[in-house]
Order: sequence, then structure tokens, then C-alpha cells
Amino acid sequence: MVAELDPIFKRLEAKKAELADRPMRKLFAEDAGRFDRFSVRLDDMLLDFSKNRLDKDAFATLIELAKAAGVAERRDAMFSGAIINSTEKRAVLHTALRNRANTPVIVDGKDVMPDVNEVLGRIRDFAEGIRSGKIASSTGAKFTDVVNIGIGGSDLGPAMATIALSPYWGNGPRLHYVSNVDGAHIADTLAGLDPKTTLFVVASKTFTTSETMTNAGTAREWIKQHLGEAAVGAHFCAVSTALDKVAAFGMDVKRAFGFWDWVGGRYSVWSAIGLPVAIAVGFDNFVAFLSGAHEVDNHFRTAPLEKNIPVILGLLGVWYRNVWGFSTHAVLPYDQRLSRFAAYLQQLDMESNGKGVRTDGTPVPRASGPIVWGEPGTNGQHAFYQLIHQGTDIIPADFLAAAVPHEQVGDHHAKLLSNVLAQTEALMLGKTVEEAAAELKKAGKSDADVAALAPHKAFPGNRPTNTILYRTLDPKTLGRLIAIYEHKVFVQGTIWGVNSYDQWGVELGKELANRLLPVLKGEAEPAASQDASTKGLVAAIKALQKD
Ligand SMILES: O=P(O)(O)OC[C@H]1O[C@](O)(CO)[C@@H](O)[C@@H]1O
Repeated sequence: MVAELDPIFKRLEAKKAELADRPMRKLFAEDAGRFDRFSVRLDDMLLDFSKNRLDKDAFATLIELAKAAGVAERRDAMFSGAIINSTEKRAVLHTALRNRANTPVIVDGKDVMPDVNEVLGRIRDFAEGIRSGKIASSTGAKFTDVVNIGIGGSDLGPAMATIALSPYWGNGPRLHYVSNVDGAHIADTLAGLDPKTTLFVVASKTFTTSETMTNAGTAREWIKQHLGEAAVGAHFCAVSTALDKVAAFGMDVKRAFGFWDWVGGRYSVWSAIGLPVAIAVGFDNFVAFLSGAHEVDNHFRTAPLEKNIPVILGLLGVWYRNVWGFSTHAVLPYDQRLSRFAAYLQQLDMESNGKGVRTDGTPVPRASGPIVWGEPGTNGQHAFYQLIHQGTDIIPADFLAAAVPHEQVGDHHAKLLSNVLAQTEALMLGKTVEEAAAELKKAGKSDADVAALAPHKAFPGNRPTNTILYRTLDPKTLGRLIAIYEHKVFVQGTIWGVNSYDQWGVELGKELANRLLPVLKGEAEPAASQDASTKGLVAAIKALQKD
């Protein structure tokens, strides 16, 4: 497959050379229809990708790349339940969790939809029971606080979505998320809580993750100390694919919500891992969230490649990563409630496509997943945008914004939107040294000052951005946004030939931490074979702990 892509990549290289003296400014001037040509709508969502280093030919060649890489065929294989997670021999079916059409999805000869619907029904009953107080604490009190204990995919999605959907919390309990094994995280969280009205959700796909099991143990002790052993059951529930391990941990399996091995951790917010979201915003809003993702699944499956939002975003990412050599990608939501969106996408993208070998075990011949990062605007403007505008690295960026805010506070939203538009315009247009000099002259600066300052005040421009505009950040829109990025990751993983659904790269650190734990607890000495740096650090820690 990769060999077949080489000639297309060669043509893309030639297109890049051609575009070198056709900056976006020029491309916009040449083509009055550029916005229409390079924008796509999905319901009330709009992707404007016209501010990219792209012309008709380059775009057509990228579409050829998607075709040659078999994006459509592999997409259909994924939706059909084929075992595309080859190293773990699993289907990849997070799409079944939000299959609101309820069409059969067959895994190992069995339709999984009845199980999916059964768990959804239990999520509804439990979430609504907690919200109404029908499911009460051991003291009979209504739960006021729910603490989700999980990490990675069992934390980032629900935590991000809970913040994103705060206008929908209503009278539900407050949600908290504890992930880090650093005791400070659980200590700070519990410090403000009343055990009598606190419910814990222990969320772990495997139910073996050290951080989560440690935090769950500490939470259980906390309830035991304050309310006694008998109260524990009423204050805990669990979400996992490993219900046997839930039972072994001493939790009531009747309060356990299952999911399946065909759901990757970073793709699991649609499963029972989304339980805290359903508790936070109510079940109907959770269903709207699923529906938004389902709508994108249908779009991804059926829209022609050149009108397909995840395909376009994926191809642009490959274009910049492989042909232009840009190594990072920024996600910049002008939507404060998406404050954790970039963190969420970091796991989604970097754990999926941060791979050096292809599915056949051979090295990936070109760069794979980029470094993904970002912060909400306008905050980022006063922090790192300097580098995006004038730095020596070029950082393709996605700008996200809602046309209609949840709350009309003075002219805040007009100001927010003026900033998002201004940023992508500035990045595209830039300002030449001549333009900067003319402005300085007009402001009355001396010739010497003009000459000295103009290079500092010039902007190279021609810096690529996408704008994703939507009406309002509601549950459906959030579902759409996440699904768009999930499928973008899929498109890129397919072109790079990697398995986007395993994560062996996290294992070595876990193994070594397990080996070092007894040493740090004073139960063993470092192995003689341990490297000198690690031994030195262990000794330094012990010395500091003695003082
Ligand atoms: O849900 P679990 O099994 O506790 O895993 C948590 C996270 O740990 C990882 O396996 C990485 O260590 C992620 O892929 C996963 O989302």
C-alpha cells in the first residue's frame, strides 16, 4: 500500500514547490469562489478550509491519496465490525454505541445492538435516579457530588464533556474527576466533599489500571472511615469491560455498567464510560450527544470524499505533516467550555497515531501522528500566538467557534468572534515589510526607526488554518465535533498504515514503575543492573525523605 502511495506523495511534493510562490493571499485574489470551493457544511456546522496552502490540483491529488490508501474501504470495514485492530485482534466499533438508527451491527456473528441498548437503558435509570434522588446515599440523602475515578480514556472524555455542557447541568449533582495517582488529586477533591452525599464512579476498561485502583481504594477507605463498611456499596458504582474484576474488587456487580473490548479507551465516552456525563446533563442530553456523533458517522460513511469533513481534515493533516514537514497541530477553541478539548484530542490523536511501525510490523516510511496541543482563545492570544504568527515553526491550526453563545453577556460574544476571525485572517494575510514600513511612516516615525522596526512588525502570513463554526455548543454539536476528530484520526492512521487502536507505547513505563515501586517503598534495593541515573535519583529521593 505504501509503495502505491509514493508516486502520489511525489506529485504532492511538486505541488508544494509550485505553491511556494503562490501564497494564500494570492490564491484568494485569484479565485473569487475560493471560500465556496473550500468549505463544507454539515447541518448547522461549517468547515472553512479555504485558508490553507491549497489549490484545486493539490486538493484533487490529496483526494487521490485517500482513494489509493483505501480510506473508504477501510472505513466500511470498521463500520461492518471487521477486525481492524489487528494487534489486539478486535473490531473497532465505538460507532455502534451511538448507532441511533439501531441497525444490526454484527460482531462474531452476533448483533451487539441489544446489549448496547440494554446498557443504555441502565445508564438512563441510574443517571436519572441519581439526579432525582430516587437512588440515594446510605443515609437516604440525595447525592450532591459525584466523583469519577478513572484515567486516560476513562477520564478525559467525560471530564471534557462535563465542562463543555455545563449549561445543561440543571439541578443535577456536581461532577468531579480524579485521575492522577498523585495523592494531591484525591485529597484536594475529597477535602470539599461530604461523604454522606458523595457517589464514586470507578471507571476503568480493564479494572487493573494502577492509578484508578489506588484512587478507588483510597475513596473506599474514606467512605468506610466516615460511614462504616456497610455504607460502601451505596456510595460506589463501576464502569468496566471486566465485570469479574469489579466483583473481585468487592463492588456490587448490580451497580456495574459494562462495555466491550471493541471499544477503545480513548473512544469510550459513548459507552458506559459516559455515565458521569449522563448524570451531569441528564439522559436526554446524553442521547443528543450520541445523536450528533451518529450524524457524523453517517456523513463520514456517505459523503463523497471531497465533501467529507473528517476526510478533508485528515488529508490536510497529512499534507502538512508529510509534505510540508510541520510537526505540530494546534486546536484553538474560541469557546471557553471547550477548555479540555485539546487535552482530550491529545489522547485521541497521539495515542492513536503516535506509532512508528505499520500494521505489518515494518517501519512507517514517513512521519506519522503530529504533536497536538492547544488552549482556548482568546487566552492563547496573550500567551503563545506570538510564535504562531512570527515564529520559525509553522503550526497549522483549527479554530472552533459558536455563532450563538449560551448566555448573552454584553458584547462579549461579538468580541470573541471578532478575535477568532481576525486571527485566521492575520495568519493567512500576514503583513509585508513594505506594509509595515508604510504604517510606521504614516505614524510619523523617522526613516531610521521605520527601517529598524519594519522587520519586527512584519508578519510572514501564509499560515494555514481551518475554521469550524457551529451554532451553539449543545450536546449534539459536541458529539459531532468529537466524532469528526475521531474519524480524522482514522483517515490519517489509514494513510500512514498504522493500527490506530492499540497503545503498546504506554506499557514499558508501567512495567518499570512496577519494578521500582518496592524500591521506593523501602522493601527492596535497586537491581544491580539498574542504570546509574535511576539509581542516583532513587538515592537522592531517599536522602530527601530522611531529612
Ligand atoms: O480504562 P483503563 O483500562 O483504566 O485504562 C485507562 C487508560 O490507560 C491506557 O491504557 C493507557 O495507559 C489508555 O489507553 C486508557 O484509556
